[in-house]
Amino acid sequence: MPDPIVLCDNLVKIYKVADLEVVALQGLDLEVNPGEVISIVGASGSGKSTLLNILSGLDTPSAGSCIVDSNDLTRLTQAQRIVYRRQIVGQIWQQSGRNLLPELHAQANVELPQMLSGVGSTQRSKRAKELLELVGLGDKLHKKPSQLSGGEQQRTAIAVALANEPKVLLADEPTGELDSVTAGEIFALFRTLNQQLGLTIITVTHDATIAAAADRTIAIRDGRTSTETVRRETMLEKVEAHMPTSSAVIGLSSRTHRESILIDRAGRLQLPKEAIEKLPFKGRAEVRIIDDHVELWPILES
Ligand SMILES: Nc1ncnc2c1ncn2[C@@H]1O[C@H](COP(=O)(O)OP(=O)(O)OP(=O)(O)O)[C@@H](O)[C@H]1O
Repeated sequence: MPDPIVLCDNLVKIYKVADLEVVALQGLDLEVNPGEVISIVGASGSGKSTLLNILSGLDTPSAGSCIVDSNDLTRLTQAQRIVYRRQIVGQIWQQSGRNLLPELHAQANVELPQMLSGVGSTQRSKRAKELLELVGLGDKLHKKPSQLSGGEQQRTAIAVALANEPKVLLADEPTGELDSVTAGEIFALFRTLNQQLGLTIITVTHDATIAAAADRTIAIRDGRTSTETVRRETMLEKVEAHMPTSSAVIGLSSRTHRESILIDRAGRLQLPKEAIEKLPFKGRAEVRIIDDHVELWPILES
């Protein structure tokens, strides 16, 4: 297995609002390998955006560790954080207004992050044109965001996010404002970029179709990783090789679609809601360790 490009261990994020503390992440573990396409799902308020904001370097963890491409996000200085945000990660948001400057045309939008990184004008113009070609907008270089459709704006946003050749693309609901056909096209573009550039992609989504198109879907519940669904043969083989120590199989619907729950480094696990609803007991359970697996049993009254 390659070294993970993202490794979060027992990640905690607490927001302080006046006298209140909001625990947005409470001991989240996450491991992403280079070149994976990951979707993150979960109910509103479960901590998805908080996780993405930490991975993007916008926010800092309150406790735990989070390492992205050898950058320890708990220890970056302000100057290192700026370089990290410019060069290691690219980010796109649901609202195109947050991705693009309205007064600049598409090419200028893609040139801007390169300019901030000190890339010379000839090189940045060449790269901007290449990127816009790659995302299918080679004929819209001089259109301003208001002259582009929603899907074209998100394509431009992807080109902007890739301007400084990041290792990881982070997308928060990138298709949330698009119709389902356009959303599918954007995800197909993610897949092309993943294959052509070897880009690692982590996207938060509420769209089940988009989530299911990723190699792996990670569900977050109450600020912790709860279940993951792995698709694709090659990914499954890697996960299976890793499985005895990292996860327990709870369901197998087909060879290329396996759902597992995650056991964190402290040994905690979250059972999926459906499993809890089906359990004939609540609160306490007996744990039986049997050769290569663990069983949960009701505690019988003697
Ligand atoms: N800047 C902040 N200040 C205070 N609380 C915050 C802040 N950002 C997030 N939270 C709280 O942290 C928790 C997790 O929020 P987060 O936005 O990460 O959830 P989410 O899963 O992305 O939700 P949604 O799907 O609705 O976007 C919520 O209770 C939210 O209110």
